[in-house]
Amino acid sequence: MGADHALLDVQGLSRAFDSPAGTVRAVEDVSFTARAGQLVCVHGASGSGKSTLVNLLSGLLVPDAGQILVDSVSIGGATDAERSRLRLDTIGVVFQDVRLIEEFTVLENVALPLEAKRVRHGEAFRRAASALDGVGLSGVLDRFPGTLSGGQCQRVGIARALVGGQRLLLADEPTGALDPTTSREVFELFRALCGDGVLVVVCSHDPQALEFADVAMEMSGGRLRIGVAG
Ligand SMILES: Nc1ncnc2c1ncn2[C@@H]1O[C@H](COP(=O)(O)OP(=O)(O)OP(=O)(O)O)[C@@H](O)[C@H]1O
Repeated sequence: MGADHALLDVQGLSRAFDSPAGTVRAVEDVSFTARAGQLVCVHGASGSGKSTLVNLLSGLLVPDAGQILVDSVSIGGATDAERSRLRLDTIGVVFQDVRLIEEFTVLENVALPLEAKRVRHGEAFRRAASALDGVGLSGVLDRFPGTLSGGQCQRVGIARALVGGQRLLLADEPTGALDPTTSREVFELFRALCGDGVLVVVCSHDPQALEFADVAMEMSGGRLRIGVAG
């Protein structure tokens, strides 16, 4: 595959929900492609469909129509087990709420997805330490999540999302609980990850996200408008 090969290829993606007020078209006929090393920002008002888009792209939600190819593999055609495997190997996801296990150390939290892949204990810890080094947290491996700042917790979540060697990182409001300075540091980290060849797709209200994006997309009423950031 050439360098211009789309790591993410989304075509005609739609998902509606039934509600007492009628059908809500949360994501409607969304198409775009993105390459490894890009930072793509999807912004839009509350209720515009950003979280539904992330849930579709990560395979957590099944579309009504359309196709998602991640590195040429169709998520739509995958079984539940195959979609879980894709999240362990190819697609990392982070949310505003990091949900670390409080009883586990930082290192143990990040090693956990590798244990699910049956990677041997020592190797899982070695890779987890390397992932934590990659997000600037090599000094807190033995700490417990309750002793970390919000920004550090989000970094642990990012290390955990990428510890399996995932090349696509989906982030749903990753800085929603952080102050502007800490948010900026998270976006700087996303940029550094892009430099390592990760494709980062950030859905965010945060206007700072646009400063860091290669591609900016605006979501409104489930539809996507694509522009070039900068
Ligand atoms: N499970 C569901 N059942 C019914 N309606 C839903 C469901 N999930 C989302 N919706 C509706 O779909 C629309 C898009 O919601 P979504 O959460 O994707 O938007 P959002 O842009 O992420 O908003 P926010 O920034 O507030 O999280 C909204 O009208 C929402 O109420």
